[in-house]
Amino acid sequence: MALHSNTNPVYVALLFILYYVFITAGSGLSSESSSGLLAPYDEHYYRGVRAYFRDDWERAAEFLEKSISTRDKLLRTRRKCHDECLTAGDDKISKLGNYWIQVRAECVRFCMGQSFSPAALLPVSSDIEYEFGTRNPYNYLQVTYYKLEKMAKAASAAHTFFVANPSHLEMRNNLEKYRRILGVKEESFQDREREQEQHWVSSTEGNLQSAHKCLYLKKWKECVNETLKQTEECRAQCVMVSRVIPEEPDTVQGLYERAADLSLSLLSCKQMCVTLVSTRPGRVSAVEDFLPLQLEHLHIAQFKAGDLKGAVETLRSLLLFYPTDSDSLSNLELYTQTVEVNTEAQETGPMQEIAKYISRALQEKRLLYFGMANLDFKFSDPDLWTPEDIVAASMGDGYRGRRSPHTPHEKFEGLTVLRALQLAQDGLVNQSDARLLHEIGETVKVLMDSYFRSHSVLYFAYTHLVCRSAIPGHQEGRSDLSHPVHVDNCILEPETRQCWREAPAFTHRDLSAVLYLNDDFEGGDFFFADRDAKTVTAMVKPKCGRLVGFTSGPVNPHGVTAVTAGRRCALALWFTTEKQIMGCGWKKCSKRREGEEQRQRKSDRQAG
Ligand SMILES: O=C(O)CCC(=O)C(=O)O
Ligand SMILES: [Fe+2]
Repeated sequence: MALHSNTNPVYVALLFILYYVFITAGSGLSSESSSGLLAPYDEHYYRGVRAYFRDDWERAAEFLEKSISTRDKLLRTRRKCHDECLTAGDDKISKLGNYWIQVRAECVRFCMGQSFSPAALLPVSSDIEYEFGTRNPYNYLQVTYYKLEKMAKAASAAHTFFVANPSHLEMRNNLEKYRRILGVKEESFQDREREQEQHWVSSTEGNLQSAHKCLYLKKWKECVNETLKQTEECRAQCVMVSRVIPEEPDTVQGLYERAADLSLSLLSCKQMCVTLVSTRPGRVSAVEDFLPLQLEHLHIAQFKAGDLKGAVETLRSLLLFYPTDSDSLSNLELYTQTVEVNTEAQETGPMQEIAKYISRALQEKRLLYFGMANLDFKFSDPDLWTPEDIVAASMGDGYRGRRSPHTPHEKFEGLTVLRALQLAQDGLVNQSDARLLHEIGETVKVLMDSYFRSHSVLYFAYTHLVCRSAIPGHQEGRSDLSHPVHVDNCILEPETRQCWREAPAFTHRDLSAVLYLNDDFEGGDFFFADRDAKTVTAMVKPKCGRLVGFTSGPVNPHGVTAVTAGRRCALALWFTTEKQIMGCGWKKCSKRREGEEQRQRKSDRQAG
């Protein structure tokens, strides 16, 4: 309806008035029930429409709103009664065939009768159903509120109507007017029926978010859940709807016939729900294969995000619809195989053991904090880790054990988080383990940031998982260290007690952290030392979940004693406040930092 027209010839509405006059005259219905029970919502609607055509805007608004809220209450009460009566008639199932259905209907009717008048429990006409289905009450309401100069309410009603009638040009123009000419705020354009169409919203967003895997996954899950919820809601409404008025009231039906009638109408009502839920508001035809389509999207999203178990589950649901679909069947085979390969790798490979350590560390999160409170953090301010190590760790498969770069008596295995994520992408490492590694890193970063209160933003400089294993038969008379005393961001020269901030040291590192993942090995203690690299100042015994954090500079020389038996695994992390370090390689960045490093060297010499 146009905003300024005075004649609003809507034929449906006229029909209502005639019908209303007929009905109220014939049945003596009254909207004000003396018993406090709610009147039929269609009755409010007729009154509202009648007031509308009399230009009685106050009353039109009052009754139209009442019709909407009473219908809403009716739907909610039906749902509540449906739930309350779920077990009613159970005892009759085996004895009397379909009789239970009547018992249940009686229960619902009684429950509904507590809030609604008997007339309100009668089914409404298909015209009224159509009116509310197309959201026409909001069309009346927007004009009504406009006339009452309640522009925000008018805008909301207009928008609600427009959502279900997107090709309604007149309403599009009205909305423009509300926006531009009448200056109504954006928040006012609210869809008052949004709750009913959540699955549509999710479905559209699911499409839009395909670029972002996690969100993508979340949205399709939401979307499927919402569709199932809406279908259930719709079916719950069937209990009373199924109680049709007999076409031939004189027919005296037997118990079984009545039960059979009820059960058939209940079933056909429930079956209609699939179509109703797949029909976009305001559209006539349903989207074909609505739920199967969502399941299709969901299993692909789950597969891409590494949730193979979820993908298999979803695909099995999809196969319930099309059990012989060849694409789904071959996808299922692929997913199941991948799950098996992953499980095998998990059961036999070293990754599985490491994953075990990590999840223990995470489960025992308490210990992480406990470790912190227990002086495992040392304040103050080096890695003699050569660039080749980094390259080897990040270029290799991460788990090809080789000799330690520090000692011939130990085997060394390393994996960067980035590499783990890449391997997971290729299906060589369990996705959830790789993600866990990444998540732990994030947790440690938060802890470090809050503990050291860095004034500038902290970035990851490098993170890797390192396992050092004693090589059996090579341990006799060992006097070397698993990791010699070093400083993480400069080259320590114990003889002169100098620390050179120059290549190949990682001069950009500001904070260091080591998260221990196990303690079932011998040796391998972490220790802080003096700049002479001899005098030990503090010792830390690795323990699953214990975190040691310290500033990466020359005040914190440290090392690791020899691992003489077993395998010692830890996640080492370095953080930087230099943003530009992110995304540029060692060579590129070293040039950029040269000037600053020379200055730093000079000042270190002076300090030394
Ligand atoms: O594993 C440890 O305890 C320390 C390792 C370390 O200091 C390093 O990698 O720079
Ligand atoms: Fe170190």
